[in-house]
Amino acid sequence: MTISVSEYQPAMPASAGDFFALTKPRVMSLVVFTALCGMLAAPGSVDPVLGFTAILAIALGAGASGALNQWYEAGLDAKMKRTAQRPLPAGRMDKSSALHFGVGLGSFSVLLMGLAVNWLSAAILAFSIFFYAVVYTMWLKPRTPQNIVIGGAAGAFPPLIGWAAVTGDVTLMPVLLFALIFFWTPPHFWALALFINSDYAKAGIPMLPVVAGQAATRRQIVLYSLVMTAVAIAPWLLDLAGALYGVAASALSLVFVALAIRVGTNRATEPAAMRPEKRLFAYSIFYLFALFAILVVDAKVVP
Ligand code: HEM
Ligand SMILES: CC(C)=CCC/C(C)=C/CC/C(C)=C/COP(=O)(O)OP(=O)(O)O
Repeated sequence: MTISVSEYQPAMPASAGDFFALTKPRVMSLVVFTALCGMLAAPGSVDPVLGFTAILAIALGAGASGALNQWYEAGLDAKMKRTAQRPLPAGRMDKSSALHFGVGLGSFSVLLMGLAVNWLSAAILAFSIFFYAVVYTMWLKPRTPQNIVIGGAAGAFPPLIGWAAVTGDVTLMPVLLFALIFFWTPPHFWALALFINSDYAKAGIPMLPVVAGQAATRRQIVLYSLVMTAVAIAPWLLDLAGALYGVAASALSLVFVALAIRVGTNRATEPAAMRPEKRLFAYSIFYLFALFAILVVDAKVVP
């Protein structure tokens, strides 16, 4: 007899480490970093207590959305090698604990943001959690290969939330930071999806390489990288950021496009021969860390 994830009751209560793993800490570290940079790049000085509270609320909210994602996808995660060892599919936690943790933490994060910071940033935080947990995870991901293009918007909100937390409004610059992550997400994810294609195919998830094929995915990666580059240098061209940012954004994006073109021209079908794809995925993470760090240096350190 097989027992489904929803019926399974672990013998031992889940550990603190399992709850931490439920928040997808490695991915969310970059999410929180972009929020922090969005906040620090905003005009004016940041009150340390307010700034810390806002970042804490974003980190808790992002973690909650990761927990809700894993609660909903427990059965799916059990089918993929990359995710099978997560607390729910591995049987170290029951589904209801994950759901309570996600809903509790998410509600707390939004209330904290609203009561201690402002309700505009609280509303955008609540919308981001909803967008990742419901719109992306429950609705788009199992239905369309455009899932990460539209759903990726959830991960693009954090710098905008950071900006709104300290200024109380949203101007063109945070919208450009949103757009930068929005166009960055497809190359980030599809590079990875190319070399773990079989996992998604096995789980029945319609990711682009599974549905449209590898050649179409490679073309899309190049296309989105070019649009991302235009958005990355836009703050400089529009005089919203200085020359240090402009030069760094151009150089970092040039390398991104070069790596994307190598992916675009690669004809490998076996994961072992997909070195350009692995390099682009790794570089995409470095790119976003570096670009956002330089944005802050340019805004706050350069005279
Ligand atoms: C819909 C949008 C996105 C999808 C589908 C996606 C998908 C993935 C997947 C499948 C991984 C593999 C590793 C893992 O499971 O931990 C990964 C890694 C990663 N992603 Fe994304 N991602 C998205 C958006 C983002 C965003 C917005 C950020 C940050 C701003 C981000 C940052 C990272 C980082 C830092 C890693 C490396 C984690 C590690 O070292 O384990 N991702 N992403
Ligand atoms: C402030 C706030 C709420 C931020 C949310 C940030 C956000 C949307 C991050 C998404 C990144 C992520 C873990 C994607 C994984 O996709 P997946 O869930 O398809 O990957 P999986 O197969 O590893 O579960």
